[in-house]
Amino acid sequence: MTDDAFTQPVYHEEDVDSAHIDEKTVAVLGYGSQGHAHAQNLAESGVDVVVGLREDSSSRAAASEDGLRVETPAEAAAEADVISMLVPDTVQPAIYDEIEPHLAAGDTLQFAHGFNIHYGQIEPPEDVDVTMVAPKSPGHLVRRNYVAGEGTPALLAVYQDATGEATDEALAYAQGIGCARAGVIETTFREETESDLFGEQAVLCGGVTSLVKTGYETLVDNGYSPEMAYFEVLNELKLIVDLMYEGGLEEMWNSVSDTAEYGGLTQGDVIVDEQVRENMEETLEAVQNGEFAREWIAENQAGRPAYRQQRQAELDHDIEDVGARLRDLFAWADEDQDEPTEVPADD
Ligand SMILES: NC(=O)C1=CN([C@@H]2O[C@H](COP(=O)(O)OP(=O)(O)OC[C@H]3O[C@@H](n4cnc5c(N)ncnc54)[C@H](OP(=O)(O)O)[C@@H]3O)[C@@H](O)[C@H]2O)C=CC1
Ligand SMILES: CC[C@](O)(C(C)=O)C(=O)O
Ligand SMILES: [Mg+2]
Ligand SMILES: [Mg+2]
Repeated sequence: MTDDAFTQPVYHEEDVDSAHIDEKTVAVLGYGSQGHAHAQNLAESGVDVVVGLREDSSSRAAASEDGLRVETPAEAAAEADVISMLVPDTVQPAIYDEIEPHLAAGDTLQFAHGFNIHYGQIEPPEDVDVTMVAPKSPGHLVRRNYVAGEGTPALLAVYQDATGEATDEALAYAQGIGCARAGVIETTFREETESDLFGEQAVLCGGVTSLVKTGYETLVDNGYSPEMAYFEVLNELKLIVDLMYEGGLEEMWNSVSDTAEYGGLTQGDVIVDEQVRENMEETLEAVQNGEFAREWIAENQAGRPAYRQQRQAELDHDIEDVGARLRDLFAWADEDQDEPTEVPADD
């Protein structure tokens, strides 16, 4: 379990006793990106699964077609020992209100992200376990890896251990969705929540899209063709990230030309300079002090006006148009595509 190479405990299949979940019923609330993967993987691992969805849910048909039992969230929670909260973060407090009367002593409230616990939007009773198994991947890959016999790395955290068995049960859950095949790293709700929010804002989703758009605009504004700019700053990004994913920075630098390596090494810190580092510090601070959480909760209460406007601006960007046309034209666009996941629109 412990490995001197790591600062935190890392668990693998041999550390898991699946008896901690085998005889239990798991209610998976939500059947979107994570929900469909957890529900199907757990069911195929032999766990009794019931999916909890509202009566008029657009996800009901998919869950039933996948052979799963579907109830309302309250009904599913009433019969479950483990309730896995896999509806969007902003929806979870309302769904929690529906299921709270059905939480029995010794039940488990299980999350894939710590937002609502960490920022105090959900306050479970003291006699239930509160755990997290957070795959470090979009849900459709959690499913695809499981089907392929492979695993997806995940984080595990225990916020409340009423039964004394919370870690063992969370590990068995991680095994059930296939994550223990890859490795499960122990963390805390605070660390997962803050690092996840920072990562998606500063680098993975926010940082990278702005880097791509700014690179594209710089080329096009200086007279280069949109097609050239698209290939250079977006399409090829996948190939570069794949190399880093497989073998770290070293494999990427080994694979590109010496010219690219020298130019990249000398210009990288010019582009992502000290100002960017300061911006990142500010982004992290807003996550840590709850400012981002308060802003996002208020944005939802207001009906998401800024979210809608920003999302539309993103869809209207020229790179989307040229990208769609090029992907239609070239065969490579269909290769190695992830199985599409039916995820309801956010609005
Ligand atoms: N997306 C990802 O890959 C990752 C997500 N997570 C975490 O996992 C959790 C789930 O996220 P994710 O899988 O993205 O969620 P999704 O947005 O994919 O969830 C959609 C599901 O939630 C249901 N739902 C949406 N709105 C409502 C509502 N108002 N009332 C009832 N049900 C509703 C939908 O059903 P309906 O058809 O009824 O709308 C659908 O089944 C979050 O905590 C997230 O942070 C963690 C790691 C990665
Ligand atoms: C990177 C985005 C993510 O944190 C994820 C897929 O892990 C999310 O919240 O969807
Ligand atoms: Mg994440
Ligand atoms: Mg996230």
